[in-house]
Amino acid sequence: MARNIGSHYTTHRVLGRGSAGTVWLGEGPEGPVAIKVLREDLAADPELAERFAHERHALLGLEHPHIVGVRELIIGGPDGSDIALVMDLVRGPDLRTHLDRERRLAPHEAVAITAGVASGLAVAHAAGIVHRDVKPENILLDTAAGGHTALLTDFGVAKLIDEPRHGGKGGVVGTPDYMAPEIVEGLPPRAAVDIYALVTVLYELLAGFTPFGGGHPGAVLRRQVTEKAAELPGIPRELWEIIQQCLAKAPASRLRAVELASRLRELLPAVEGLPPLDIGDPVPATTGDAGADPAAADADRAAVPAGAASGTATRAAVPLVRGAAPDSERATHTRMRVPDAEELAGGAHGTARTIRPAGQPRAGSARHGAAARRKRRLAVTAAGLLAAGALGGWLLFGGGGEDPADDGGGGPGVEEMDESGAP
Ligand SMILES: Nc1ncnc2c1ncn2[C@@H]1O[C@H](COP(=O)(O)OP(=O)(O)OP(=O)(O)O)[C@@H](O)[C@H]1O
Repeated sequence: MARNIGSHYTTHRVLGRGSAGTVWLGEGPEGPVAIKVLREDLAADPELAERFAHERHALLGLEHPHIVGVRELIIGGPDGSDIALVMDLVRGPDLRTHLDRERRLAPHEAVAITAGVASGLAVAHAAGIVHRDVKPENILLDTAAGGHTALLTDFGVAKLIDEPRHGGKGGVVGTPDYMAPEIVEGLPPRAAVDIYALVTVLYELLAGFTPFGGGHPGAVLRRQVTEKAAELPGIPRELWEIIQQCLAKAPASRLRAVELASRLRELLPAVEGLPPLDIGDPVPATTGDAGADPAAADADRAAVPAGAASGTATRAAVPLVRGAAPDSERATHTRMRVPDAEELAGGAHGTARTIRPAGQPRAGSARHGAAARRKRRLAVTAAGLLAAGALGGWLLFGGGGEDPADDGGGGPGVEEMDESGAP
């Protein structure tokens, strides 16, 4: 049933649902739009409404061909409890859906998508805004003009919803597969976290799996800090060098968004016409617990490439948003408990993976159901991550240290939730 949002917009039908609310196809004075209406329980929170109002300028200010434009922020509504973002309507699937369909993308397409998103990030970073949740679900593909224009969406929304209340510093929220090591270590997320996440997406587009995914989220986080991405067989050298540089553990070693965009664009002619990489699915390494000991992991790396999602591992998917169950039809939201000692050490699920040679039969599907892949957000209490540090000695989370919200950007992003909000 059509519903009025603000005085100018009407919703018609649901386009999709996320953890924070529902996205509707709507109509406004300038034609069709997408309207993200926040969940009622969130919109009813006066503090949240205030934060959205405060960030109005940042939310509406980003304009770029590779960023989904937010045209209006509506706070109020007929019953006084709507928070809605009116966005440009993107006609096409999100990148997760596209990748699910294609399994792996040809290098040219993967590089072009990443270069586009990097150029959008460059503008956001120049404006002091860090996205902090770059992942395929937040990249929409506009197919209107026949091609695939990639647009980054959800700037700022997540951070506004999850900002710590009451000064709490209980844990981190994010999507483990794309989470930069410095976030795991409790450092304030700066622009380099977006580069790390975006290049993780690039790796995933080429490989069909992320470099450090698979198993329990605690194990994924540990790999982000300690392991090196496995080189993808057959990948053009220059492309691999860019990926390696942007997956550097030290944020300062990564390219900046503007550099990444131009390096990738320069590479486009060289990868034109190349087929998708001919690699098999990743399988768990027989070493099992190789990652539990950094020295052992180092030794193993020579023979067994680390990273990649296992065929049998499940990826925990945790809602970003505190409070009630997510407003989502997708069976993708799994609440996460704090990883126990063994999981954090990578034991129960193993850690290092190897990439199965093409053509070799696989034990299980490395392609998890769309539901399992869609949402891989993590909310871990500080206590849990500190336990990880104590256990492994190398996963340190400074939950009570610097304020991650102070990212120097002053703009939207994603992060901390207080303990009362931890799932
Ligand atoms: N501007 C848009 N134009 C067209 N469709 C959109 C637009 N924004 C979102 N959608 C659709 O709505 C779906 C839900 O979007 P939403 O941002 O709420 O969720 P999400 O990003 O998948 O999840 P979460 O917010 O929990 O990370 C998307 O998967 C997409 O299909």
